[in-house]
Amino acid sequence: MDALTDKKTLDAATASTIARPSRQEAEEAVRTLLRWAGDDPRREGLIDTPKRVVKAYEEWFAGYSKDAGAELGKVFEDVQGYDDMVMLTNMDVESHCEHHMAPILGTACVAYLPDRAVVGISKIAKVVEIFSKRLQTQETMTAQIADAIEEAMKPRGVAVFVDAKHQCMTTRGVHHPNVSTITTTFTGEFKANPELRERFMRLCEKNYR
Ligand SMILES: Nc1nc2c(ncn2[C@@H]2O[C@H](COP(=O)(O)OP(=O)(O)OP(=O)(O)O)[C@@H](O)[C@H]2O)c(=O)[nH]1
Ligand SMILES: [Zn+2]
Repeated sequence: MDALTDKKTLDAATASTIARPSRQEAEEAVRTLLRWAGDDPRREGLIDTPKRVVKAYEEWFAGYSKDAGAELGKVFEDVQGYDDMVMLTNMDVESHCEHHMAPILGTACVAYLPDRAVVGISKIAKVVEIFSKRLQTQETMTAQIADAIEEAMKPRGVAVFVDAKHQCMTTRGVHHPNVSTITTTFTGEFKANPELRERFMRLCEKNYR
């Protein structure tokens, strides 16, 4: 079982067997962490913090309740035979690492080579968002984005590039404030054709940030 399949199996198992705590329980957990940080959750400035944190979690982890395949379900075939690369550069990635729950902030570029049909371009950005708004490793997120497009659209190839900073590395631990992590996944023609891959990388590097 490869890492991606393993992760998917775990996600499915998690969803069906682990009961979600109540909002009140989640807020209580935040109060515990506030005490662990050394503060007093009863003081005025922190009274509403558990509520705010739980609300923020709903935003940061909204990807668990969304289905990337469903977003990619609607395709357009009337594209006058257009068959070259469709590429979105400079998409923001806002995720959290699964090891420390610290922010991962960066940029993603995604391209695919359509096989007859194309998808609404906003749907590609939504797929990036769905997988980034979860607890992630950068490698898993990159592979999941490619896999979702591959499975839903059966294109001739998919390319995904992510360049991100992990705050677990920049603000704690090894404290390397400038280090970026780059991950890529290539499938189909992108994997087989180095020229195509280089074209993708060139356009990606030229356009991002
Ligand atoms: N491969 C990979 N590693 C990650 C990612 N995000 C964070 N990590 C790393 O996960 C590792 C967790 O290491 P551990 O030794 O279990 O935890 P730790 O003691 O907090 O490690 P340090 O971060 O080195 O202080 C660290 O090396 C992190 O840099 C990611 O997206 N991909
Ligand atoms: Zn981390």
